Amino acid sequence: MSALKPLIAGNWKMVGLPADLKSFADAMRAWSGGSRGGLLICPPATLLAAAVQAFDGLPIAVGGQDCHAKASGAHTGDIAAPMIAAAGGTFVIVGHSERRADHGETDAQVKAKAEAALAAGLTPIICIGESLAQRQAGETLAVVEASLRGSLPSGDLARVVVAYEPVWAIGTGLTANADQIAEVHAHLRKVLLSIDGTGAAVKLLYGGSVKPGNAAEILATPDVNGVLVGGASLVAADFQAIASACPA
Ligand SMILES: O=C(CO)COP(=O)(O)O
Repeated sequence: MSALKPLIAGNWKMVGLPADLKSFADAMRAWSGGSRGGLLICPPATLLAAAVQAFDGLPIAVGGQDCHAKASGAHTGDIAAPMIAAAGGTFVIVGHSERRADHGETDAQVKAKAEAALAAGLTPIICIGESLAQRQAGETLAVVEASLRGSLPSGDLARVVVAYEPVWAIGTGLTANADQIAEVHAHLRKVLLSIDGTGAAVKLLYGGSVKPGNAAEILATPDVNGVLVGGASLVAADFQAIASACPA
């Protein structure tokens, strides 16, 4: 673990109704434990403002799961970064592999979204990761490096978070092992430092089947500055267990 304060982020994806938010928030309020990391929940957009209210007084930030590259306009169904900020969000995930796969998002579009997020005062969490075929072909480092370079906003990186999420480990129960994570994160850190001195400030999260049972090992892996949790972040007890696993 580096000196960067870890971030424990939950991505609820397209899951969650108001009653789910309420029981999650109640459980977080009743939690007697704590975390050495910062906590973040990215609920569906319909719950964004409600989550800000529900977590009032708790050390839990709220973020969006995507934003448009433009600040406003005729884009039915999309959400702009200033809207997330106005709802009380402070982060936004961009370039998640599910959006890259389902909506054909390119690195250039992800970069534009990250820049829109920064312009709105949000911290973008830029997701990158290789497919199983790319890993098996030995292309992992080249793929994630190219995606990182193509997706990073230009300028100061101090307010950027990057999430390495191997596509084959998302929602599958398969987790990259500590050596695989350490190899990719070390490479990403080297690339970030080569781009700009502010690259040292970029938090590198790991995502992909993070659970209470593997969180401590993942969070203790060199160059891992936090986790981006999908399924397990929907269960307050699991999210708490993962948050508690943050090393000193
Ligand atoms: O995609 C993810 C987080 O953004 C990971 O999802 P799972 O933790 O459900 O594998």
